[in-house]
Amino acid sequence: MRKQIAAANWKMNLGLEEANNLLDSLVQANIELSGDRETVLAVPFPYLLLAKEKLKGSNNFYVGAQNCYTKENGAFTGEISASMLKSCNVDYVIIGHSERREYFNESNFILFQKIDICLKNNLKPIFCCGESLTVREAEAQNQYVETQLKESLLHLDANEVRNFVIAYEPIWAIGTGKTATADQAQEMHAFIRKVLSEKYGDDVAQSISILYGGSVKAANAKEIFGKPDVDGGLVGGASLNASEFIQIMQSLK
Ligand SMILES: O=C[C@H](O)COP(=O)(O)O
Repeated sequence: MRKQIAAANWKMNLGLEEANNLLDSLVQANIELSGDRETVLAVPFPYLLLAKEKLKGSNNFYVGAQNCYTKENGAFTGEISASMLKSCNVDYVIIGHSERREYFNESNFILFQKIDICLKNNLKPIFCCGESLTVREAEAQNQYVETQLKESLLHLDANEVRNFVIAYEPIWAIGTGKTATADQAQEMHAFIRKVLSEKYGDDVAQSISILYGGSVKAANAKEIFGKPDVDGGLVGGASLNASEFIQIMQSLK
C-alpha cells in the first residue's frame, strides 16, 4: 500500500514557546503510527532544528520546510536553499502552496526549478496544486490542475517521481471552513492519478501518495481520508491544536 500521510502545515504561526509546547504535546501523546502511515510537520524555518530534535525517536514522524529557493547558494538575501535544509536533515519540503503562488508570484516554471533542486538534494517535495473558485465554477478544474502538473512535474522520470507527494488543495477550501466534499476530493485525486498513469504507467501512479488539503479537521478527516485515492491530508489551521491534529493522524486509513 502507498503511504498514508498526515501532514501539518503550520504556515506563519506560533512563537517559539508555543511551537515548543505543541511539539511536546505531539511527542508525549506517543501515537504509534504503523507501517505505511506517517506524520510530517512542516514548521517555520526557525523551528526546523527544534522539531528534528524533539521528534528524534518518534517513529514515522518527519519534519518538513514550507518552501525553498531555486538556487543552490549565493547572494540571495533572505532565502533558504534546499542544500541548507538537507544539512539540517529536513525530510520534506512543501512546494507550490497556493499562498506562495498567490502572494509571492510563484509560477509553474519557478516550481519546476524548485522541484528539481529538492530532488537533487534528496528532499521529498510535497507538490501542491489546486484551482480557484472561478476555475471550479467554470468547470475547468481538471484542465487547470493538469497544466500545473505538466508544467512543474511531468518532466521528471519515473524514478524521480516516486520521491514526491502531491497535495490537492482547492483554493476555495483553504482556511475558509468550506471543505470539498469527500466525493469532490476523490474525483480530483482519481483524475490526478490518471494523469500520472498516462505518463508513468499504473504501477508508478499507484505508488504516489496524493493528499487532500482545505479545511480538514478532526470531524471530517475520516470521511475524506476514507476515499480510495485520498492518501491523507495537508492540514493548516487544525494542525495548530495538538488534540485536533492527533485525531486527524488517527483518521488515516
Ligand atoms: O496547507 C494547508 C492548506 O492550505 C489547508 O489549510 P487549512 O487546513 O487551514 O484550510
